[in-house]
Amino acid sequence: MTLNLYKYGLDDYFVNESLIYTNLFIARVTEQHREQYKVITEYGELNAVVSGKLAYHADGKAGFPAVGDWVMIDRVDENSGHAVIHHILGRKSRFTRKAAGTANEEQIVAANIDTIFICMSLNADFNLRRLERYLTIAWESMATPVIVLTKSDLCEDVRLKLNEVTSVAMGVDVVVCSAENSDGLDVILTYTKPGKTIAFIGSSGVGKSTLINRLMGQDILATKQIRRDDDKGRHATTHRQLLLLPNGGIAIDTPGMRELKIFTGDLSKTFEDIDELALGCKYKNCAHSNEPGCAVRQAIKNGILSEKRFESYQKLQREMSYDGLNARQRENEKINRMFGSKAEMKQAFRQIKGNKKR
Ligand SMILES: Nc1nc2c(ncn2[C@@H]2O[C@H](COP(=O)(O)OP(=O)(O)OP(=O)(O)O)[C@@H](O)[C@H]2O)c(=O)[nH]1
Ligand SMILES: [Zn+2]
Repeated sequence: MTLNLYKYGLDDYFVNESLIYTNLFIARVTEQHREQYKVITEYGELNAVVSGKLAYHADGKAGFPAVGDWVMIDRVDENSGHAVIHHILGRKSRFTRKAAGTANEEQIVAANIDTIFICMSLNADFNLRRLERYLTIAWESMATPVIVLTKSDLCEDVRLKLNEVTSVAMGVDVVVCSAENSDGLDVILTYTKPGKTIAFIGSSGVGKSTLINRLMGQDILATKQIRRDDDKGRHATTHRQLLLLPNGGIAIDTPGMRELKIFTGDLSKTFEDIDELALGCKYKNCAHSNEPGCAVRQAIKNGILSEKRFESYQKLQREMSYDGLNARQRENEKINRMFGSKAEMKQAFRQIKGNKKR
């Protein structure tokens, strides 16, 4: 009996592209351990490695397969050794980060996701600024973000926390849940649909694997016991995994991230409120520092916009415009920030010289 890959998220978009590659088979990446992959094919799960050619031509880490990717492999027969991955099909969505320890290299956390569950615990992991960072990346991914607040059983003021979250989560659904007492699990299930992929992302120890185990109805993913007062925790998930949920739908677990640096992001959706306020500024190019008639500053003064949120916006903006550029561009960027433009810089230098002469 062959497997129905449509249950694993296959659709006409990928099938069409796969037709270019005759003599190869379509498969989806379900696991990754460094250079070793597991893929699901019509005939079951297989171990796989990437071809030398794919590795050679890969443009950085993002050129390698990630969990959730649809790929073309050379064999589906388990008995003839590792399958070889020759191509990655075009990604419909991707949650990415800046690879740790690199100047600016994209790393794919999960690919071809429909819904991204941004998981944050209601106790030790709770941090609105980090949430804004996750949202900024999620909005750029082409998947729909949903905020999942975990461990409600360990929180005494859920309503207060929920209010804080909704105040920074413009247009994003928020689900409160607990794997301990099953609160909110039914709501999470409403996002799962046959052939649709959900991915769980968030810091280590917030309960991603535990939640997926609950959705699976069995303990498939390893979770670690950690001290109740310290859910920063140790890493329990060591690799990514893609699982078929019993009632349809596909779930991807990702390893907890200690630090999430942005490779690309969309601030306009995450900070829609600030962009809207800025429309009221007197100057179109207002930097909201101390310009007269600044509507953003006024909103902060009036308590409509929190100063912390505005700082977070500026920080992410700087991170994106700096880290996303090479050194040469970065230099120009610095000049632009100081002088507005090169022409202004030259004028400024001329003025300094002139002043010295006097
Ligand atoms: N009280 C309580 N504990 C929970 C809940 N969900 C998870 N935990 C505990 O939190 C710890 C970490 O859970 P995991 O599911 O391993 O967390 P994770 O997000 O998958 O962690 P990484 O794999 O490291 O990214 C475990 O000890 C769980 O038992 C919950 O709803 N309530
Ligand atoms: Zn302004």
